[in-house]
Amino acid sequence: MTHTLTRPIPNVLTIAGTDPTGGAGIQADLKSFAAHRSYGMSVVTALVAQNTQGVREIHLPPMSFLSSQLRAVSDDVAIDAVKIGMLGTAEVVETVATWWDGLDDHPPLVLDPVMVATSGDRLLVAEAEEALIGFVHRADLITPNVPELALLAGADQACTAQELVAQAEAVADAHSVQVLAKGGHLDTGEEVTDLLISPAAAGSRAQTLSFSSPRVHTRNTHGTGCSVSAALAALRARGFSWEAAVTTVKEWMTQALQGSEDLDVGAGHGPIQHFAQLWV
Ligand SMILES: Nc1ncnc2c1ncn2[C@@H]1O[C@H](COP(=O)(O)OP(=O)(O)O)[C@@H](O)[C@H]1O
Ligand SMILES: Cc1ncc(COP(=O)(O)OP(=O)(O)O)c(N)n1
Repeated sequence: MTHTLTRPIPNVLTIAGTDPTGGAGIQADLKSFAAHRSYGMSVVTALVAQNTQGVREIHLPPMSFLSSQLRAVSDDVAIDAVKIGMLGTAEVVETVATWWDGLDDHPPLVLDPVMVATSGDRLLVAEAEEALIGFVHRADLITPNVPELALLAGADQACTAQELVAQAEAVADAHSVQVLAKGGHLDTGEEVTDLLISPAAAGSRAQTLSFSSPRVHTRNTHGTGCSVSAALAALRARGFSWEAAVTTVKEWMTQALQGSEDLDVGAGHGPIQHFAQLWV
């Protein structure tokens, strides 16, 4: 469904977990929304005690309260796009799915299928993987990294761009969804390449679009995936095509990674500088 924006500043909602150090999850999403000229709103799926070094503890709200948060937003505000991040458990997936399915109007939905943090800690319990896979068809765009795509495709992790394309095509076709396969985890030298793949239409393969940017040599990659998916939702709400949105977001991410050196946050994988372009 195409969505016509009637407001000068779109209302964009993130449904995700938290990061008290501000680099990932909801906190990153809200910064990302603001950096892309949109009004950010947030529903918390999980309170996560984490920092730049790892995840310590996860606390889930009662599901009735999660539903109440979701309805509080959709009963009152016209939502122009939604980004979904950490869902955590099958119960959370089902609660969000029930709310989504009950909406009269479905705005563009970007799903970041968050499974494991940069630190290696799990953010989705293993028993919830099937539930998350069952949710995918609701999204317009999904943004898996290499390990997440492998899990969705039921395959080993891709080592080459060709393997990444094959897995992304299989997932796009299986769920009728656009796939942005992020290549940050692939060893592709001085460039990082993401691939945008559409589901095959009428038996023929739609074009695969490739987006390359210079690799930024930094440890500060905490929250890159969260921030990219949120930025894409904001730009889509503003009427960008997926291709234009990915082009814009890749350029922004390069500057946000470069700008991260100006921040001094934590001893592990630090956050990106969401506002690098605005503060120069
Ligand atoms: N070192 C880097 N330099 C430039 N861009 C990067 C770098 N690492 C990741 N990116 C970009 O950041 C986004 C997140 O990528 P990736 O690391 O693959 O996913 P995730 O953060 O979910 O693990 C992608 O758009 C990717 O191209
Ligand atoms: C609450 C929450 N959601 C998502 C993440 C994942 O962030 P990160 O570990 O930095 O990985 P990418 O965003 O780069 O994929 C998180 N840590 N916390």
